[in-house]
Amino acid sequence: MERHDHPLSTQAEGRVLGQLARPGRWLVLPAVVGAVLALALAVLVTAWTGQRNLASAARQALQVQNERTAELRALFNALDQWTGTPCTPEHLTAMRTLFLRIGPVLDIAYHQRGHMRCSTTLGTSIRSLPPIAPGERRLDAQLAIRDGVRPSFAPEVVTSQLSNEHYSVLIEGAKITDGARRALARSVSGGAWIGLSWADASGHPTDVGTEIDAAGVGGTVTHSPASLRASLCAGPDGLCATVVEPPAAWLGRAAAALGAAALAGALAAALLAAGWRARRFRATALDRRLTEALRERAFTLHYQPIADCIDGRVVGAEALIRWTPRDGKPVPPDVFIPVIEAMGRIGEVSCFVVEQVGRELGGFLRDRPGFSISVNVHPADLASQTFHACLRTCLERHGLAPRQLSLELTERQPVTLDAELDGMQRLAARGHQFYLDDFGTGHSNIVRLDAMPVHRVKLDRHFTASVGAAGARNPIVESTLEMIRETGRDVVVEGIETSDQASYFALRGVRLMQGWWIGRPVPAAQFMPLADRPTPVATVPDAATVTAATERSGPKRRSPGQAGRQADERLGVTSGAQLAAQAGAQAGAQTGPQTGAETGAQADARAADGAGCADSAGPGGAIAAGAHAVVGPQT
Ligand SMILES: Nc1nc2c(ncn2[C@@H]2O[C@H](COP(=O)(O)O[C@H]3[C@@H](O)[C@H](n4cnc5c(=O)[nH]c(N)nc54)O[C@@H]3COP(=O)(O)O)[C@@H](O)[C@H]2O)c(=O)[nH]1
Repeated sequence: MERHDHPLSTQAEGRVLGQLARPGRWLVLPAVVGAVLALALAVLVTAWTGQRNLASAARQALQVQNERTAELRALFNALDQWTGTPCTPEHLTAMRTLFLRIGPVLDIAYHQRGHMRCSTTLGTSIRSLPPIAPGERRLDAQLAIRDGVRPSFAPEVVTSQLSNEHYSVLIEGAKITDGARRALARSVSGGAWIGLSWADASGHPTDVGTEIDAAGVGGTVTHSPASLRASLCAGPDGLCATVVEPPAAWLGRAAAALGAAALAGALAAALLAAGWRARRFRATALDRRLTEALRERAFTLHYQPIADCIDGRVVGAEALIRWTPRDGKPVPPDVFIPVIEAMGRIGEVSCFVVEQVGRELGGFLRDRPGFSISVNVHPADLASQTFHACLRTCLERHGLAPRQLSLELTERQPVTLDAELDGMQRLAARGHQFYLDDFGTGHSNIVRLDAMPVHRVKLDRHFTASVGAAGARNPIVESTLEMIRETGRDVVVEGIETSDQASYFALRGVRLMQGWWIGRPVPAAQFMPLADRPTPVATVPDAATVTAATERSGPKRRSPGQAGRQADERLGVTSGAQLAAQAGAQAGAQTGPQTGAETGAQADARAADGAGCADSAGPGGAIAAGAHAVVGPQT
């Protein structure tokens, strides 16, 4: 494609601008997008942050608690260091020193043969605490824990007791974990609860019934299924931390997240709307410039050759519109055509193109009855009496046959309405031929194709771009070619940029090709002389390869060779053999009957350099005859 140095240079943008030209269409979009974004964001944020916060609080709780038990172990180790006589004033002093060092400890007692002998608070005047009962939870071989102990010196207080063989330590809180829990409560977000407990045999928390909330208040949590909950059991003592966020708490967070997301959504919507307004403004500006261009008929046409790459003759061309506004920067048709379509004025463009083809190439076409120019049309044109009249006028004014003005419909804009199909049938009945453009990119399928009077199918250039080296196979391309042929239509391959691509398709029985390798779109004055010159011909290898390729492509309604010959007949194109014969017969005389301005010398030259395909009626025929020289692309 020619390079257009213009900011509006993509087809997608063209389509967007086209849609923008339909007022109000996009106003709904920002609102819907904003709302959906807000909702999705709120749900995601709530669930994600909820689980994340709970897990992080549980992890923290475990860490604090494990540090606490490690401190208590260290206390027992220090107590076990005493080697003097137990319960002496020195021993009590040593015990009291340690007692004062550790915050949550309420008392340290010394036991002998299961009975308490002295303690830091009671001294040696002991009324014994119950001995360590079997079945108490053991942290390890040395340490055991009892929760819910009421010391004799303060029976109103419920404590936990940790003990080893000789010492017991009373710790504040009904459970050993209470202190840590209370310390941790602050780290849990409002409404959530944190519980610390020992793991059961299966490694799950034994209970989370008594909890401490964020305010440090104890209570019992009702674990509804709607609660968010995270449990973590880890550490040397088999401790578990469970954090629970009741529905009321996480719903509160969800509401907050929804608020934030609504704000973000509103912002996104505002940005989208602002973008829309800016684009709308540009679209309007483009609308205005196009309205002016339409009034002034400020468009031009370029013609891109369609050639028979087996025998190197131009058999037709596609008319392609061009627009260079006053600022001198060309705007590509795939940008401005969608806008014109959205403005509802594509009919004017189609009619302009038809008239312009007549004006520029009327005489040229009259002299070459087999030559055909294809014009891009919109489905709406098919049902338009104005367009029908426009075609009729052009043919009458310039003395052309309907088949010299072919009509290209793109697969991306399917013919859907009865009136359009009906118009298409009438135009076909009159003698116009239809190309289905961009095949393989849009809405057509083979069934739809069969229902339409389409004569030729143009294989989209994306397929062409996917083939390269002559020997390589592309099954998708091959099956698409096969499908088209099954319908009995001829194939024109678009976007041929290299001789390898041309050879690839020639090998698969394709004759008609279009693309830069054959010729770029050029104005009429440049196109006419080029149209009568030989084009590059595809190089094909030996007969065996061709035969194998043909066999691989399987049974068809018609053979590619037949298709090629029939295409020739319809196009009124003579074969290379005929040309050579004509050249001999009419040496020096002007024109063979179908190639108009081609001179005998040219035909001679072609015949001489083997342009071979003198008898190239298809892959099984002339291609098999041997390799052709490849002529470089036209410049
Ligand atoms: N309704 C109308 N649509 C029109 C008209 N004129 C053009 N168009 C459509 O605009 C699209 C872009 O066309 P354009 O920029 O002119 O590009 C054409 C060729 O230049 C390009 N091309 C041709 N050969 C090659 C190639 O080898 N490589 C390559 N990368 N590009 C190449 O392809 C375009 C023609 O394609 P197609 O139409 O699909 O046959 C395009 O969709 C036009 O249809 C108009 O008057 N009316």
